[in-house]
Amino acid sequence: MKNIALIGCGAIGSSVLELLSGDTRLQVGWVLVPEITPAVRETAARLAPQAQLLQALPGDAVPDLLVECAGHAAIEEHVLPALARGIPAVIASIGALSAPGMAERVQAAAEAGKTQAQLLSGAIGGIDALAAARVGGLDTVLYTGRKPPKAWSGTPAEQVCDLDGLTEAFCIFEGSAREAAQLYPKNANVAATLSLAGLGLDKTMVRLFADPAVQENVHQVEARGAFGAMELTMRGKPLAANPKTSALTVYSVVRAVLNNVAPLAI
Ligand SMILES: NC(=O)C1=CN([C@@H]2O[C@H](COP(=O)(O)OP(=O)(O)OC[C@H]3O[C@@H](n4cnc5c(N)ncnc54)[C@H](O)[C@@H]3O)[C@@H](O)[C@H]2O)C=CC1
Ligand SMILES: O=C([O-])CC(=O)C(=O)O
Repeated sequence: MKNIALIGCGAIGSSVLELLSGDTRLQVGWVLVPEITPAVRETAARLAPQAQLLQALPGDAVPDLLVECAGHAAIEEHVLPALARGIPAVIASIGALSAPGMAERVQAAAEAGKTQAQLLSGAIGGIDALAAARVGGLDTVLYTGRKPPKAWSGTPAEQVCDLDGLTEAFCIFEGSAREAAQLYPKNANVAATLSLAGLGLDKTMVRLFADPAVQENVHQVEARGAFGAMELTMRGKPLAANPKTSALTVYSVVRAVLNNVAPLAI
């Protein structure tokens, strides 16, 4: 039985616990959160009663897999030390790798621990195709992210428009994936994921829209290169517990965990 450490128990983490509970091939042995709130206690008691609720992984704990679904800060705080200790990790907060030197630090920690960090596809599809296309050479990758105005609350979008008063789509950001991921850490992980799979953080162009006409989180990718061309549109249903996050992100985390315990992985 594989023993999992889950970092973060918010909209994604609690849904992941729900979907994994009852699977006899694994157990969640640790749930790591900055504050052990009554809500976290209740969720863990219901869905992972065996789990220890802690702020950090104890030095003598050796999970088979660390699952990050917490936010950018968790990479520095939990993922780097675990990788360096040889614990493999799957990462949802991929935008964290847009900080100067962070992608290299994740790689170095995994090398030091002789293990691997896996970047999840999260809310976007087509990462397999883009990463394969990169081998032949990519010319352009453009990502357009479109979410309802409320998904942009508490972000720098509030400084460039009146989110509540929008009557049509408003472009809140245009620039590189690196800038997008830094400015919108809870909304532009997809931009970072696409760029790490494809043309890199500085050459992948990003446009972000607050759009009162959409109910879903809409992700569009246009890529061209030696392989030909790719056009992709995802219309992700947002999670009720967090409108910034698409439900597919949860399923992507669960897929990665199950691939770790399945005799046939896909
Ligand atoms: N790759 C992708 O497509 C996507 C990635 N994400 C990433 O997943 C993260 C979590 O998303 P949600 O669950 O919707 O957010 P949420 O705000 O509902 O939950 C975050 C959870 O992580 C905990 N947390 C925060 N900082 C932490 C830290 N330093 N160490 C440990 N735990 C910490 C919080 O206490 C909370 O339990 C986002 O911040 C984003 O970085 C989110 C959506 C899509
Ligand atoms: O869940 C989504 O639709 C995408 C998202 O928040 C991100 O890219 O950070």
